[in-house]
Amino acid sequence: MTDQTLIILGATGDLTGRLLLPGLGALLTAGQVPGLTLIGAAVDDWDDARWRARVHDSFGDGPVVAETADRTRYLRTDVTHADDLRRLLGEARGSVAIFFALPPAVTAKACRALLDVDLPEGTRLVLEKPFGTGSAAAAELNALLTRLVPEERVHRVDHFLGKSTVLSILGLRFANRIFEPLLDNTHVESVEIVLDEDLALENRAGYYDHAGALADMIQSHLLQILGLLTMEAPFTLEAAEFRDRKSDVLRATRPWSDDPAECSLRARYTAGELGGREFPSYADEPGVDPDRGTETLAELIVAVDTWRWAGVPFRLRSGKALGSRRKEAVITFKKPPRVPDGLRGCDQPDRLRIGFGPDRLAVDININGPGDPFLLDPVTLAAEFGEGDLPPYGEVLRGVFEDDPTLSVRADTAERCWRIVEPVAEAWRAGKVPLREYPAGSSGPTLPLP
Ligand SMILES: O=P(O)(O)OC[C@H]1O[C@@H](O)[C@H](O)[C@@H](O)[C@@H]1O
Repeated sequence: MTDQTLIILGATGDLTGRLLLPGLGALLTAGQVPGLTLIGAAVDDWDDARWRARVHDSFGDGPVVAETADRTRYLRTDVTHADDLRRLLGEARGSVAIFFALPPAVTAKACRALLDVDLPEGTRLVLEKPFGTGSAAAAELNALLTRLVPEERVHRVDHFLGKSTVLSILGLRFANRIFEPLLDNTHVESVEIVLDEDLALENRAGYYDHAGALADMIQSHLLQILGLLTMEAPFTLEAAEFRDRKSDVLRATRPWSDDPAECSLRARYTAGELGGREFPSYADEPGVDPDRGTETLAELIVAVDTWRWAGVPFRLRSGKALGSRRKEAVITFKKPPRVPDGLRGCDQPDRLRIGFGPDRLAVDININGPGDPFLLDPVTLAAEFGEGDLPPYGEVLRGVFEDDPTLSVRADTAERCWRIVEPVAEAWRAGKVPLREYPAGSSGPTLPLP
């Protein structure tokens, strides 16, 4: 690999500290990017020493990471000014990647400023979700990006597409004979993709209060997982093929009903207790504008209008400050067509449950358990896929440094995912779906499946 430079715009922010630097540290420790030059940039009045301390803290111990952390520089930067960006690039060596760890509006301004800068050949641009604020803004940003670098060098990060999760789902489906033939509307009753968190706002009001659960989780992560679960088998895992197959099914995805009140739910948490801690109401969290009506829990039922999936409801759900953590896709199968008279007690449908981070698999079935041989018992067969060798941000960054866009969300797909949720977001803004409430620590409301 040639010399690499990673420039992080938004180096003092939460994302950089919480996810990006630890992911990078793991990648460096694995010896993947020897001699990396790391440059932190943000508008805050930090100096090299303060930035290096942050990098050291996130990287932990080890000679390889220490070498990068000792050399890294911090440059106070207005990312919307071409002169400042030019100065940053002057510090770079070899092949450059620019990571925009910034809110969407600032990212767009920074990209506009880059139009006046000569980017070194091979520069990669790495953008965080949410990508734009809607399909029109995403299309505008995409048009701007193609004026800067070719599409293959734009990495739209979705850390749920870390390699281990992607490969677990594709391996389960396409490297086995057992499940894939059953994954269609003949056998599947419904699918749920759920990301319930027991964390509340975590001091992220500045970002979250403008995003809400629909944009923060459903438009991005959950639709990507839906793409992996419903796509047809790719011929190879090369970026173009893999992304084409994912895009095919997302083009066929739409809200279940024309009436968003029937297929979507929005709610926000009120005060409550969670894990022995008292949580304030979302509306009273510092930095929140209660009148904005931001949802902390969103549910959307979608249809995937392909021959294979037509008629199967997919529930996408994510919420914060819920009583228990749940991060999984659950495929519920139709009941067997006929159970012989005399076999009793198999009311529970079969389920395939795929857990994310750590990736695991469970199959709920009915079998003859101990005791009465005519009485069926629900049993769970479970296995761990094991950890990926890198955390998701490490995997995503590896794709960037290796110039491999497989895990990146392609321009058309990012726009498409906005178009899927937009009718719902519009109905919410127009007050057509009430904002419900749930106490922090409860299980939150849910929609009945059609
Ligand atoms: O489950 P993980 O990997 O922590 O990801 C969940 C997080 O994903 C982020 O992308 C969202 O912005 C957060 O709100 C959310 O908490």
